Amino acid sequence: MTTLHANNLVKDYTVRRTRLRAVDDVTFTLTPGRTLGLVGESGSGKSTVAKLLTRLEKPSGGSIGLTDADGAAVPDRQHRHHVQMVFQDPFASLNPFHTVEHHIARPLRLHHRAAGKQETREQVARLLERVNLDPEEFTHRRPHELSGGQRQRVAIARALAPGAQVVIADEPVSMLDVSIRLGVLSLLARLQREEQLAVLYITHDLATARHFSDDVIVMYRGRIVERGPADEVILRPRHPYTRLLAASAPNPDARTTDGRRREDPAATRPPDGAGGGAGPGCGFRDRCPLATATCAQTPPDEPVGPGHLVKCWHPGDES
Ligand SMILES: Nc1ncnc2c1ncn2[C@@H]1O[C@H](COP(=O)(O)OP(=O)(O)OP(=O)(O)O)[C@@H](O)[C@H]1O
Repeated sequence: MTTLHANNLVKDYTVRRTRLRAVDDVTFTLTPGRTLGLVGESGSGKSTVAKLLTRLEKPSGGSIGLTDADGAAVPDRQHRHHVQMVFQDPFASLNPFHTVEHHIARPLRLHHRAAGKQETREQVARLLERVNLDPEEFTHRRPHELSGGQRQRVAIARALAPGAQVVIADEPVSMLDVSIRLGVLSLLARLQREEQLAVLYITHDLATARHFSDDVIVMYRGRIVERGPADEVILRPRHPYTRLLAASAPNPDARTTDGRRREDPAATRPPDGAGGGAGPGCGFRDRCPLATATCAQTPPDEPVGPGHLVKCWHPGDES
């Protein structure tokens, strides 16, 4: 069992000599056997957080640490054994030339999880069974012989192959057909429960964030603006931004015909497409109906319920 601690993460990008803060002072913990939902509009910094957690990008500030079941620090070099990612696009994340077996055997070998051909074969079969794919039927298939949902199951098996205890799922079902989304999310939920995985579920979809997460954090322009138990945050949001998101949450079944997610109607991209870099003060104040002069100062984390925090000078009433 591994716990991930993200402490005061910052990520700056420089675009045409202008610094853009994509992630701004983000702190949270991923706990074994629990799912944390990360929601926010396009450009809020969600994928950048995922890239930082999986070491695809280096943070500009802050730290990411892992601890084991006894609370002892896990050495940095073991980070990749413990933290794996399931990407949004199962069509791009699997190599069309390789079989299912190859995709899963590779991380097994790289992370020394299986010795020799026979053991590798057995481990591949076991991993396929864990994601509800019949090894006999699927081991030798190539990606084009799989449906989107089956590809995403293979991607989950591949993520688990190194023995990962922390899974970062970045919009794992948004490109899948509506009819199979629930199956893939339920599989992730079962694995999380049975194997005590710590899961970060990144999504635009508040309905599934609520259903599949224990806790939720809401990001706006690189900052966490609200956090708390999933039901509290989604059903009784207190930050004006979360309220806007919740009020205009699209019907989860309403998708574009190619299965891609629709742009959030509540969300206008921040000026210049900038994710963060809002400077001091509340980043939402230029869109906020409740903004006052005070909002030019950085708001505190205001407790509004058990475990429920809102970064706002004027949190809305409970309703
Ligand atoms: N490699 C990069 N170089 C420059 N800017 C980047 C880079 N990656 C992300 N950004 C910027 O950082 C901000 C946050 O982007 P990010 O992809 O993390 O948002 P997101 O919430 O995941 O959005 P989406 O839901 O559309 O994937 C955006 O303004 C984006 O343009």
